Amino acid sequence: MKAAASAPAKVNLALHVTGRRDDGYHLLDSLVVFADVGDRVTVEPAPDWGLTVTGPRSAGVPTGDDNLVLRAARLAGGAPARITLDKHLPAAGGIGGGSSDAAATLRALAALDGRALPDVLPLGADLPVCLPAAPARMSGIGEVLSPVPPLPPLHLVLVTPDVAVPTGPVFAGLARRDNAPLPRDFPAWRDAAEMAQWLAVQRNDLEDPARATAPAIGVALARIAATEGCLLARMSGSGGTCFGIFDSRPAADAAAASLRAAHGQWWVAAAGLIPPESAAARRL
Ligand SMILES: C[C@](O)(CO)[C@H](O)COP(=O)(O)OP(=O)(O)OC[C@H]1O[C@@H](n2ccc(N)nc2=O)[C@H](O)[C@@H]1O
Ligand SMILES: Nc1ncnc2c1ncn2[C@@H]1O[C@H](COP(=O)(O)OP(=O)(O)OP(=O)(O)O)[C@@H](O)[C@H]1O
Repeated sequence: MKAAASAPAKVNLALHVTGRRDDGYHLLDSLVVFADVGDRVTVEPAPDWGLTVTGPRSAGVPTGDDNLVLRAARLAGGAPARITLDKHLPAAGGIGGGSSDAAATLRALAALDGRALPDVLPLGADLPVCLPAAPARMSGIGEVLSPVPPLPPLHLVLVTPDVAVPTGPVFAGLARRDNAPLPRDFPAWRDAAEMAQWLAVQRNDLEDPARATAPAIGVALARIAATEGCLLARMSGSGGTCFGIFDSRPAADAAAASLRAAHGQWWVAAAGLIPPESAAARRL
């Protein structure tokens, strides 16, 4: 018997850094959504834990105990399993690859034999939001999740320029750590254009330090913004993945095709959002 779960790309539509705790971790206020592109995790019972990494983005991804998939599985406990991770998302890209994989592993193991999903695991600030993989307002250092109004249909183009951007140094490069939070109440956005307008006055506070370490991010943002129909271009997480918002799938597909043609070395994907209520969609 096998069970599988998808590990969708996490996208920080806005990410405000509002403070820093005594232990050095930063306080965040972020609007997080999940795109319908991602990795896939399959589990099957086995005498010992094991991991195989496959797929177009498997190069360089750890295959041993330092992979978050194995760390999450061991910490969750229960009978061992053979895990296959099919990697489609670029690692160290700001779209939560490792955290989303870890969360998908826990969902797949729960589907396999009914073991409980752990509430807290010391595996990174992005893991809590990746467990439900539903749109959320994320605060604290990532552990406080609150619901957001229903989202309008959004079409994204995700672009990772050919750079790996480690998260710690980007936080360390912040010029200010006491920035304003997101507005207290979120409106009920009626369509993609209205949402893009609202997001345009929010920020990703990590963009400046990320651009300083990886200038390709600035190039990607400019190229995305220049595509036809792009309503807004921003960076996700600590980068380097950037995204454009479009109001139709054909517009997103056309922008993705033109970016791919001009920048063969970039990872480019057109995507929608996964339906928030659809746990089943995450197992497809
Ligand atoms: C930037 C985000 O992607 C936004 O969703 C996440 O906050 C990062 O989450 P993550 O990749 O799971 O990050 P972690 O593995 O927990 O932390 C990596 C490093 O980033 C810094 N870090 C991370 C999260 C946070 N709230 N404050 C921080 O200062 C710390 O230096 C930490 O050592
Ligand atoms: N399953 C995994 N997939 C990708 N990288 C992993 C995985 N497990 C561990 N890693 C390690 O974690 C590092 C960060 O990868 P990850 O994709 O989680 O970063 P990220 O997308 O920047 O995360 P975030 O959006 O949470 O900041 C990689 O350089 C890699 O060595």
